[in-house]
Amino acid sequence: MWRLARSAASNLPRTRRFSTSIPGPCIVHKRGADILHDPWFNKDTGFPLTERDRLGLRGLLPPRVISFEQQYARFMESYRSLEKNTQGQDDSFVSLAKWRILNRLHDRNEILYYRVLIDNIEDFAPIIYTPTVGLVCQNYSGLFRRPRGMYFSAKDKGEMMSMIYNWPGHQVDMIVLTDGSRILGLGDLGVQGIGIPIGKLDMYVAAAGINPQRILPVMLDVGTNNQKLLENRLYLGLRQPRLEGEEYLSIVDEFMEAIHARWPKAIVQFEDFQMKWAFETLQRYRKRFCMFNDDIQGTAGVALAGLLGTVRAQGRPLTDFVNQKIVVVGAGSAGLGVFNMAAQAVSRMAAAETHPQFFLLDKDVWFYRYHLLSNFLGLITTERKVVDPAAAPFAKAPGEIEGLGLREGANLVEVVLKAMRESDSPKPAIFAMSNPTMNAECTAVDAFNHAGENIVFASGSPFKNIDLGNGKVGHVNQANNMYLFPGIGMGALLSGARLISDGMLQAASECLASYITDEEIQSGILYPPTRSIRDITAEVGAAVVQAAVAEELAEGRCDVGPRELRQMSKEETVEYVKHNMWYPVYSPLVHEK
Ligand SMILES: NC(=O)c1ccc[n+]([C@@H]2O[C@H](COP(=O)([O-])OP(=O)(O)OC[C@H]3O[C@@H](n4cnc5c(N)ncnc54)[C@H](O)[C@@H]3O)[C@@H](O)[C@H]2O)c1
Ligand SMILES: O=C(O)C[C@H](O)C(=O)O
Ligand SMILES: [Mg+2]
Repeated sequence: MWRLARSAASNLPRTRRFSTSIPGPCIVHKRGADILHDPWFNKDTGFPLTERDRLGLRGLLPPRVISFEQQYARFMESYRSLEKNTQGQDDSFVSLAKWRILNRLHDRNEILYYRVLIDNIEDFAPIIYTPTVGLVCQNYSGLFRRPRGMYFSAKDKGEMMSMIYNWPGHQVDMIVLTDGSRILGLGDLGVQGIGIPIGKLDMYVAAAGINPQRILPVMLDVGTNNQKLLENRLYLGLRQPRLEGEEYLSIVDEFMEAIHARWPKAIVQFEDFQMKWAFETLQRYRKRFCMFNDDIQGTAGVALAGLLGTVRAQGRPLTDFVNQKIVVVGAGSAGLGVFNMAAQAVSRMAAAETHPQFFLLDKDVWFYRYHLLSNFLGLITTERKVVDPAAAPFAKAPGEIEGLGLREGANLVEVVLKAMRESDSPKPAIFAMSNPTMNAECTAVDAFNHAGENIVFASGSPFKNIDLGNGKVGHVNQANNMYLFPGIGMGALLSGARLISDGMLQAASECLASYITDEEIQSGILYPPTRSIRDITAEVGAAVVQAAVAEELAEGRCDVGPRELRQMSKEETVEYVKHNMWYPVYSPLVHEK
């Protein structure tokens, strides 16, 4: 069996990371300057002389051939000198300058771009992904130089089935889709939200080794309710209010059908949709297509892994999770996703009558689907007149909270203090998960200063570790869904799953939770460092494959069918995932008409 799986893997594009053998050839249907202008094939000054002859490139480049390693070093030198020369300048200015230099490389030479990204993921993830990607989206219309990905707008209704064939790539494995309505914590950014699918897919390439020729970032432009953008003469999206109701859904339906018609096995990740559509589309499509909502499901898995890590950090058995009091601030996609997954974990661990001790707060509550009816502050109880159905299961009955001295609308400080009154927790946890940095609920320094040295702390955007004095370090974890979505997508892809089930998502979360050693947990570490993101993604991907197999959802991929997948041990599955990770190396180009 294993031989079968290995040979199947070797039929796929070259993926081995540390392979020392010569990379296989890559067929190119272009010649001359067209190759230099195609970032996928372009090697800049790296084309060997024989290749220059074969491809009609002689004379189109300076004569000296520069090796890949030299090109790499040259790029890193420019990047480091940019860092040096901008020291002390405004953070946003510096971050955008760094994003620009990386983006220019992305537009010119993809192999070199992805190699520097993979090798320097700790430095570059905050630039191409959160938090800088938020700034990029805010300024996108001004920053726009070249298109990337596809744009489907409300004006394309009825055309999508043919438009999808305008995409030049023959095969697409991974699609990240947004409608730009809730970009990080920055609100409705309309068409400018395209930066998010681009950043997420860069993380797919870096972490999961998805082949960048097979990714597709998509913006569904149904208008924007952001008045500033509508009035901005540079704004590149539709200048109209957002479509609502059935009109909106018909656009998303048409897009999903078009995708499915051309690439039936592509995985679709919904990203940064406002809550009403995040839940509605998830329910609508999750049984029909292989899709998931990252903000609801990916986030929940990462948060649950962190919460389970916290229980371990407290020196308690995992089953003590059912006794933990959890307060979520913000009854949105992320917060409700976390509670739903945490509630599932409680019901797996505890007796049927155990009631999770969850407290949900929000500053305002939407009437299901359309209108904001009124402003509420604080704790949500069953006394509240208007509660979104997705939040309703977590509304506290007055009887449950009387003993704690709480009431409808109690504010965060009251809830936290009262919930902690009877607690003997040696290590309370604070997860400030909102993005980007300026939207974080609190900074790491504030958390350690106000809540004490013993806390476990995590944030959605990266913060530096805190010097607590006396040689002690307050560890800052990055609780970001980047630790799961690449593995969920990769696992779904390699298993050829028909859909993405709760069981597959649970397996992903448990895998992440168990990745950290007891020693790390004791020093406040809940998540692996970003630099090991490929390793953790291979583990998560394998866990997802195995869960899909166990639930008989796996249909296999290429010549590795469900039978072969079923026969693989856990280690073999991890190895199989690793074998399928694309790794950037220059391949010899062979011209074919
Ligand atoms: N770290 C991660 O991996 C991760 C994942 C998903 C979302 N997020 C971040 O979490 C935040 C929320 O995402 P979401 O998808 O739930 O958004 P959402 O718009 O669906 O929900 C946000 C909710 O928070 C409420 N809210 C806002 N400010 C509040 C306040 N001061 N007090 C109480 N409630 C408040 C809003 O009324 C809304 O109901 C965003 O900043 C997003 O970027 C982080
Ligand atoms: O994009 C991120 O960094 C995480 C998350 O998906 C978010 O919406 O904030
Ligand atoms: Mg998101």
